[in-house]
Amino acid sequence: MTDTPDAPDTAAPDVRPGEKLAAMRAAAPLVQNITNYVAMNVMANALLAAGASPAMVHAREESADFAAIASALTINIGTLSPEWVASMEAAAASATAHGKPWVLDPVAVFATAYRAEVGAQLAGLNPSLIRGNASEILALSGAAAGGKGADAGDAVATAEAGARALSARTGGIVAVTGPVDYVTDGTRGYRIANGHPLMPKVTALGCSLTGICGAFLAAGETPLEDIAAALAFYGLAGERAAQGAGGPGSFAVAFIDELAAVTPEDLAAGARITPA
Ligand SMILES: Nc1ncnc2c1ncn2[C@@H]1O[C@H](COP(=O)(O)OP(=O)(O)OP(=O)(O)O)[C@@H](O)[C@H]1O
Ligand SMILES: Cc1ncsc1CCO
Ligand SMILES: [Mg+2]
Repeated sequence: MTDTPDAPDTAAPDVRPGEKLAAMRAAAPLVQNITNYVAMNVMANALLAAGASPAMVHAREESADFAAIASALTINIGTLSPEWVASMEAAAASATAHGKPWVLDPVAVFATAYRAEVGAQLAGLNPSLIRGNASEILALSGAAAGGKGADAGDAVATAEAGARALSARTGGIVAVTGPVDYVTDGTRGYRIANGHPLMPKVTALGCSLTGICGAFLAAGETPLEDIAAALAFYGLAGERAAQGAGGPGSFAVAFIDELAAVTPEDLAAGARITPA
């Protein structure tokens, strides 16, 4: 037996999500985010509440320099423009060159030819993790997708094979989020059954999760398990926030509170992670 926060007899004993949350908070990693205008504020607040240190830095003149000093980088294509794409590519190359993990969030990559082109280009730059909803991961893997703008229109289960193929192609981890999340390194995988239906009713909670994933990668040593832990942590905060929430507005406020309130012990007890 052990007195660490994680019971040894969970369905996925290797993940030890409570320990990973504690490690992330102890490191309080600096996470650089090149994200969309919608997400900037909520994502920064989510990272602060969880225990990380966010910086929204996107100018072409400094994005690569900042990636060299940050502990992780995240890139989100939600509100694209050509100047930002140059900045994203430079930052991703810098992160890779400096051995820093970086995460791609391919928002609505299925919606236009420009998004598809930029998404594929960025996916080719060795992201440590791609995190998207089912429609985004399906599209990036080369399959047909039924999303509506930033919202998913496909079930997570339909994107699992595409996620494994995409992971094999990029050499990184791929996570598909929705009612039950799925994460894979192309061979092994986990399903994470935490979360609440109010989460997709608040904008940019997926974008913010991408930042949390960056923070867990920065502090972790086993990327597949780091992301399984990050997904369980985020979903558990959503479950707890929904208790007593009157709707999406009060839920959003309570969710930020819960990202700060969930302890490693809470996560060890509440994570619903199974090998897949
Ligand atoms: N129906 C649902 N039930 C429970 N949890 C959900 C549900 N839908 C999404 N989630 C959770 O919401 C979080 C965000 O995932 P989601 O798939 O909605 O991201 P997204 O589509 O990229 O969001 P956005 O682009 O609007 O920021 C994840 O933690 C996921 O598990
Ligand atoms: C609503 C929206 N539009 C572009 S990015 C974004 C945030 C959710 O992805
Ligand atoms: Mg999204």
